[in-house]
Amino acid sequence: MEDAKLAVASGAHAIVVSNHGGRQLDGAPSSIEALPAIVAAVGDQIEVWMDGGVRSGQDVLKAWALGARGTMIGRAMVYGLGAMGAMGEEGVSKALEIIHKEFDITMAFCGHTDIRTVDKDILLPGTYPT
Ligand SMILES: Cc1cc2nc3c(=O)[nH]c(=O)nc-3n(C[C@H](O)[C@H](O)[C@H](O)COP(=O)(O)O)c2cc1C
Repeated sequence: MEDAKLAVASGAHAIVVSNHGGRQLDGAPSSIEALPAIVAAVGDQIEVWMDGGVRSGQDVLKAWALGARGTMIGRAMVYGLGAMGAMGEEGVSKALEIIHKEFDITMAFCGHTDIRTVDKDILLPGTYPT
């Protein structure tokens, strides 16, 4: 948490919470586990973004609910790139389209039409650190 506070003090515009795709330390917490404490440490002072394990629109909304104001995607794009006989650019666009659609549907299932009204109340208590 000290690093997050240092980033604020140094004038950073945003922080990205990332475990670099989970490929460095097996025992490190996932980004989504680490996110809430970092959001709490920086408050409203700067935006917090997240990557690592985002595979669907539901994942994007969960991250938002826990305070991430942006999510980034690594492998899901690569899966699109190589899908269905190596679709290339079209596959990447399709992957993004699917995630966007899932996000939209998840918003509706959670009873929200405006992202600004979404918070951790959409999550089952006890399923994520808060
Ligand atoms: C093909 C590929 C290469 C990557 N190379 C690096 C790298 O050199 N250094 C690094 O810190 N993270 C690297 N990453 C991790 C990404 O920056 C990002 O944190 C991660 O992919 C997000 O998690 P996700 O793949 O589960 O979406 C790489 C990811 C992919 C898919």
